[in-house]
Amino acid sequence: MGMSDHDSAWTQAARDIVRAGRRMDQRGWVPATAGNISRRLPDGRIAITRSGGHKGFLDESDVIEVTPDGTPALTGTRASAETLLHTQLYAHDPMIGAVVHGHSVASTVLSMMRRAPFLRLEGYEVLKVFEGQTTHETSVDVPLFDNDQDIARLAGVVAPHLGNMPAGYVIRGHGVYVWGKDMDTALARQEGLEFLLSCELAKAGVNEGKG
Ligand SMILES: CSC[C@@H](O)[C@@H](O)C(=O)COP(=O)(O)O
Ligand SMILES: [Zn+2]
Repeated sequence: MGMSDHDSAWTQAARDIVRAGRRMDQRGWVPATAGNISRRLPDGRIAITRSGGHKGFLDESDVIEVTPDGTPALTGTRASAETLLHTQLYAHDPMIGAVVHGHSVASTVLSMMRRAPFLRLEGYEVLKVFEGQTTHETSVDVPLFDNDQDIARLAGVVAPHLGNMPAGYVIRGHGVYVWGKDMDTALARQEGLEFLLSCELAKAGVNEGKG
């Protein structure tokens, strides 16, 4: 018997996740066991990294299935501790096919320096990587949510902003969440956001230097 559509869709999703983990590790965005990565399959199943592994050294067995409400499909498997932050995005928007989460230095430090609920990104050419942005003469507000070990409670804080976060969001002192219709889109948007956070951090350093 040849490989069924079911299996080949799963294999493709798992490969996307392994590849994304390597890329995020190369960029220094997933230190130790930080970060988590998921894909939604065309049939609605969700593939996500198991909890606690190093995301730069994943293989396909580190990718497990969860149902749309975030419950592992197989007992005995432990999905990412932050699974609910992925499933709430999939539930909100049927076009979302991939979600990535990393802990970069820029997102961690910058979010701890800013007390405002949003970080305004303005005047950057790279803003065009985000949906609906066609010119640099625009501004994008990235929500900064306080970190919370209670992920269900954090998901509740994120919920009112769903549909209004073109560049993703940042959890203070923790990291970023970014998504897209497929893995390449999610990774490109993550790269755009991380670049802009690094720019903002560099600007903050320059201002500090001025005394
Ligand atoms: C280095 S601890 C990081 C975790 O607490 C969490 O924030 C994280 O991103 C990874 O958790 P995981 O359960 O592996 O998906
Ligand atoms: Zn995290």
